[in-house]
Amino acid sequence: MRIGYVVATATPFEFVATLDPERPVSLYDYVVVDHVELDNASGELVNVSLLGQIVKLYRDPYSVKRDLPLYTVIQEVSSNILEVQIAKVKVLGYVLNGELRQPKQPPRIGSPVYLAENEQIAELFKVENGLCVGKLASRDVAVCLDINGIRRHLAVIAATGSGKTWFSVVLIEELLRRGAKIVVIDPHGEYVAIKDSIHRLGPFTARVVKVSKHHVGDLMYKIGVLDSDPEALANAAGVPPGAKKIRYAIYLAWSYAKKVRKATGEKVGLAFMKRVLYTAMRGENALQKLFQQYKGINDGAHKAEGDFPLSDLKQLAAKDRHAIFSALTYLKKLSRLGVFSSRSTPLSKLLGDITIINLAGVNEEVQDYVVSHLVNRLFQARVNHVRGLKGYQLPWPIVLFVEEAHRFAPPKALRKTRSYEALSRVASEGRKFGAYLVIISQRPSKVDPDIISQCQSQVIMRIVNPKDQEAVRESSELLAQEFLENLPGLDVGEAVVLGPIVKLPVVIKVRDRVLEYGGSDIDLTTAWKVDKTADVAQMWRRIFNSPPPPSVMLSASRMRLLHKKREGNKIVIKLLDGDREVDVVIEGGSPRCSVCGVGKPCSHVYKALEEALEVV
Ligand SMILES: Nc1ncnc2c1ncn2[C@@H]1O[C@H](COP(=O)(O)OP(=O)(O)OP(=O)(O)O)[C@@H](O)[C@H]1O
Repeated sequence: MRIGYVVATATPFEFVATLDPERPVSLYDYVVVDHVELDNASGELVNVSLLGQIVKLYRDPYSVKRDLPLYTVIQEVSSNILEVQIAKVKVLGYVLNGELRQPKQPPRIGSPVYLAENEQIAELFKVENGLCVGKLASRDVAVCLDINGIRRHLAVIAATGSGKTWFSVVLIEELLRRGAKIVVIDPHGEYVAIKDSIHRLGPFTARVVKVSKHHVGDLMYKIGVLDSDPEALANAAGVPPGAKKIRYAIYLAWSYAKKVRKATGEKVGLAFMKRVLYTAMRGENALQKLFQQYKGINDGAHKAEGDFPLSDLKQLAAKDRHAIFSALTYLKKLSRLGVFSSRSTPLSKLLGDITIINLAGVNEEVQDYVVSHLVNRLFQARVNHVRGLKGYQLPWPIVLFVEEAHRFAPPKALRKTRSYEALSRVASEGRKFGAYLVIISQRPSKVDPDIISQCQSQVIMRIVNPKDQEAVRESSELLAQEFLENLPGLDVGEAVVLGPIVKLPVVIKVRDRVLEYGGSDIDLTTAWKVDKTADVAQMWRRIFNSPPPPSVMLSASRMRLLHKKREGNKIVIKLLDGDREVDVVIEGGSPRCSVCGVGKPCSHVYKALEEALEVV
């Protein structure tokens, strides 16, 4: 369909078109222009369709340039006013023999401009085995990303609430379907709900690893205290940087524990370090007794490196029991966290198809510590595999999603973190060893520019903060000014995608997701609905003689009612559990579930009881 004409061209890469003012078109929509190019292979002129994208769109009153007419004048002539609709079009290229080529000639002035057919656009974005994350924002044409583009890392950037996590979950779904192995660094436990919904996607294993005893997880992440350095331990415990004596006491206890482990092979950890400090508190004699127990080590140490740490500990105990007492308090705090142990959790135990590291419940220092420890181990395991080195080998490439990346990789000048070092190593060398980053942040200006610019592909959603826009502009050479200007105008769930994961920069609408995540917007009508839990629990008890298990209630909360009705003394309820329809019939106080059977205490029955309350 013809919508306008080319009226000005400056280069082969863009032109200005005047469009039919009666016909509304959308920003980012695709157009074609008939064009003639020289085919270098055959040396002949060929007729091609030049594809372009509308990147700027505005309307003007005809021939009234800067001196805009007064309101009253416009009011009089408004129905007769001549209006022009102008579009700036970025030329994307033309497809010849299945290849996208760039024109060497600008299109001719006066050439008709047509709206591109969906098939022409689909041809442009065709990717074999792509990651189908959405559609074009302007058309019903699927957009799939090139899986190999992930090898150059990816940044997902957007203002809060614009759909970053939603997009990341969709990307996780697509990657899992292609067999990828994924680790998610999750500071708020938002991705934990993926585990309960993973069955909707297929037979994948999801593991949730927690760092706080009080939070959700299948197992705890443990760090061997003696595998890390004492300064870092003190930081994780929250010892102030200037508290030199306390840090020294921790250092002495750590050094002694390390010697004992080396010499005896005993599993010593935080408990042993605490024992050393307790003993020091009790005085020199007590310390002497402890040292006697490990006499061999002391002798060896004496010969090799003076009587450290024996005499140093003794001296500290004599002069500054207060520092030892404080060090002990900090170590107790560390043991309460439960993260530190005599041995680090083996990677083989941690990893599933997707592993979610739930960092909720611990302070930023501990989060930083855990992330750097884990990322370094994952990276080393890939290096071991690729180089055939000793140590644990990770046989498959991994994709590491880092939510709230500004916490872990802030600009060096702003704040120093341990995880920065680990992440920047993956950013610069991960490509060679099959460790790829997906950096997610709402504050790109607060993420180290070196790390962001290593992410050659970017998914940029709505951004309003000018500083963040500037950071995005600096980190992306590919982001055209027009896209940058339009970022605040993107709707929730829309994104500009650029870099090696797409053939051309494109604006997409992210598709619906299958997996659940926490932290999405709360539906207030549901949240503030009258709570029926107590009534349902009572009915459940009456039927099954026990209270409803929390896991059943949780699964039920994710189901949707399709339909419910009363038929005589029966209540018939149809539910949607993921993509499966389930019928539950409640008759004479006894439930029958089409999936789980008769009288089974399943989550479908729980949901049906909830719904039945309103039918009764
Ligand atoms: N593609 C989409 N389709 C439909 N709704 C969406 C889409 N993306 C986001 N939303 C809506 O926007 C809300 C916020 O999205 P999301 O949780 O991904 O935000 P976010 O950018 O991760 O925010 P935060 O930085 O606060 O974590 C979602 O709860 C959902 O209602």
